[in-house]
Amino acid sequence: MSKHGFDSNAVTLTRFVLSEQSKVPNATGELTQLLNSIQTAVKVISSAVRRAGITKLFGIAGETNVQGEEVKKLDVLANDLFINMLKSSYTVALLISEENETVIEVETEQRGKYIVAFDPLDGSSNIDCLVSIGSIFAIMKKEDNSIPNIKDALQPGTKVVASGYALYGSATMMVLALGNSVNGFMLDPSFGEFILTDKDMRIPSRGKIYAINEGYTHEWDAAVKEYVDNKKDPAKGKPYNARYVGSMVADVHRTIKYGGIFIYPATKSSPNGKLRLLYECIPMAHIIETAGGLATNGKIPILQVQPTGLHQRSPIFLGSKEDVEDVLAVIKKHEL
Ligand SMILES: O=P(O)(O)OC[C@H]1O[C@](O)(COP(=O)(O)O)[C@@H](O)[C@@H]1O
Ligand SMILES: [Mg+2]
Ligand SMILES: [Mg+2]
Repeated sequence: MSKHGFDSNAVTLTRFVLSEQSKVPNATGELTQLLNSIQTAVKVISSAVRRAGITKLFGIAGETNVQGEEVKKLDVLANDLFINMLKSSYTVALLISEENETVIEVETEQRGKYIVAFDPLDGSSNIDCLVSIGSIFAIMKKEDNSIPNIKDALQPGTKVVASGYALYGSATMMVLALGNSVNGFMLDPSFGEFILTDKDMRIPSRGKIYAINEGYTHEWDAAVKEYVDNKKDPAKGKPYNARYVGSMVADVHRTIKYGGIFIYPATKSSPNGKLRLLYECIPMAHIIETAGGLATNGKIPILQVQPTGLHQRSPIFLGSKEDVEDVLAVIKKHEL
């Protein structure tokens, strides 16, 4: 550690990705370049999130400030950054964003072999009260050299090459599932570098926390009701703690660190739940399973669901292996 507080031997995210690349014979470096472009987008988004309230003094986001300049809403800014950084990395053929109705095709001259699905800003309802928000992404490969089309975007989670999220919380952290491990990197605000702080993250096999929006209890099916009731009933064991941020990234990050379960179930008014398969459920399921947990839609693993639409929704139950197995057992019992 130098007297400036920076350890020049620290494993930065860039170094980590390069060392992973060196383990793959004949790797072209395309994935490294792609991940570097996401890293840059995340650094800029993080800085915009930290300054959003101040920028707002000069004009409400989404409107025009006193200088007559347009102040972009954070989710629009984050989306533009993801798209621009990814396109100019020369590594992607197709992009799927929560903010764009159709797939974004990359022009031939800039095209590469990867496909990225992303939620540029997750938990946007939490922006104005300064509660944690995030970004989520999953990376897949284009299987052939044909002109990219929607079929390339509709790949199941078993095809994911790498996935990750950025959490803009009390600190900014990037969590990356690559190969067989999940690693967490904290942004050092003094030097603008992501430093490996959470090596080989493993989710506890059981936790003591359940996370679900209980405002919709009246809309749940009998199995979800029974499972959540069990978690609160001292007669069924030590009751779990309830925690719910309302930003998937924050709820999933806590679940990985402390264990437990995160649920966004089907409800009467939303029979497929709320969360989006391609850029919320699949990347989070890939990260959770790589860290030793489970993610299911209540019937089959999320990673095995064949997507049929870009913005399709899915119910999700994810977290510690034993907690997810418990909820699956209750669901099964109700099906009999
Ligand atoms: O308010 P609800 O219905 O509990 O929904 C919360 C969920 O909605 C989301 O905010 C949706 O994400 P966006 O902000 O990207 O639309 C998730 O992050 C979160 O898990
Ligand atoms: Mg979201
Ligand atoms: Mg979003």
